[in-house]
Amino acid sequence: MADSGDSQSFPPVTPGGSLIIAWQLRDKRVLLVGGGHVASGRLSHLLDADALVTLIAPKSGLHPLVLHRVFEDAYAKTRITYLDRTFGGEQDLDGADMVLTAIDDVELSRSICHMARARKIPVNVADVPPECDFYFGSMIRRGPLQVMVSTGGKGPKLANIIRRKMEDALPDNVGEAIERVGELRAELRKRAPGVGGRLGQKRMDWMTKVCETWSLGELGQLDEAAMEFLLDRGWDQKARVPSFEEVSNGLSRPPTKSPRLEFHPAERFVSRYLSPDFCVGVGLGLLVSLSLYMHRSR
Ligand SMILES: C[C@@]1(CC(=O)O)c2cc3[nH]c(cc4nc(cc5[nH]c(cc(n2)[C@H]1CCC(=O)O)[C@@](C)(CC(=O)O)[C@@H]5CCC(=O)O)C(CC(=O)O)=C4CCC(=O)O)c(CCC(=O)O)c3CC(=O)O
Ligand SMILES: NC(=O)C1=CN([C@@H]2O[C@H](COP(=O)(O)OP(=O)(O)OC[C@H]3O[C@@H](n4cnc5c(N)ncnc54)[C@H](O)[C@@H]3O)[C@@H](O)[C@H]2O)C=CC1
Repeated sequence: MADSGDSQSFPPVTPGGSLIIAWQLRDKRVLLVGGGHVASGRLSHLLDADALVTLIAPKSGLHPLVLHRVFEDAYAKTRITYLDRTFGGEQDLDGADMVLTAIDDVELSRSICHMARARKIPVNVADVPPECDFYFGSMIRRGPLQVMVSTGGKGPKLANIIRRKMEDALPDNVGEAIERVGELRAELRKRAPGVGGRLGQKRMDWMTKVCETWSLGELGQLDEAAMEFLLDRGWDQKARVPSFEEVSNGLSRPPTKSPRLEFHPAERFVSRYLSPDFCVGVGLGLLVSLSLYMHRSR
């Protein structure tokens, strides 16, 4: 049994997982072979990560979204080099930092995988897990927030279902809140520059307290004036954290960067129980009960 931790005080190691990391692909060259349904998802993820994509697939087999990105989308066009042909051999891997295949030809996929591994280029083959150095997962994207659900290859459809449940549970403005906190951290760094040491610890303690004191909804509303107030009255004085109310009173108005979208318990109830899925479910349930009732009472 793999239990390398000290059972007295430390949790055991849990082997068999993947290393989930946020791979920085900006301006890296990624070769994508195939242009169908699976490739369209891969392409979206790559463009979201600012990669430079070389796409090899015959035009006749391109998914509508891929067609759009390659020929119409003004931004995507600048990031994609499209080659209207089938895979041409090992030289297609020249200059690639990552290789993805999403073709309906397992033998060719396998051989592309071996070429990539011989060159130590990380590779993903959509339909052959043993030929993958990394797996894709089901993704949530809300501005700077990215969440990936992975089941370690055991249940891709379950990853999709779990991801959708998690999406429903996230407050609408979570991306805004993260954006604003990023701005506040940058402002704080301007006022208190330097790396590490006691100042670094103080900065981290203060930011931690801001994040714990303000709700996500409140953080999402942080506008420039509110940030200035927080830093003037909080950081610059006693490194204390003024509350949302204190900042609102100080500005004689609540911060107004974005509408307040975070769910309150009552709104959460409404959004959950009046959601289309729930209504369809309840509607169908009622219909079935009604028809059973009518059947039995005949
Ligand atoms: C190992 C992995 C390698 C990789 O692709 O990176 C892999 C492998 C395989 N998938 C297969 C089938 C399906 N895959 C999906 C969907 C997704 N598959 C994704 C990832 C992964 N799929 C990686 C592991 C992910 C994890 O750890 O959970 C997602 C999450 C991300 C993405 O692809 O972008 C995306 C959902 C995205 C979203 O909705 O957000 C569906 C459902 C659908 O299409 O609607 C089905 C049909 C139903 C089913 O089989 O469950 C088969 C064929 C099996 C066979 O022949 O029977 C294999 C090969 C095999 O398992 O041998
Ligand atoms: N996430 C996952 O891991 C999933 C994997 N799959 C598997 O992924 C593979 C691709 O699935 P789809 O995108 O749905 O297939 P698809 O049939 O929609 O697309 C295949 C694409 O590959 C291109 N292609 C075929 N041979 C090629 C070659 N020699 N060179 C360049 N391009 C070539 C076709 O023109 C087409 O664009 C299938 O084998 C499927 O079983 C399917 C569902 C989910």
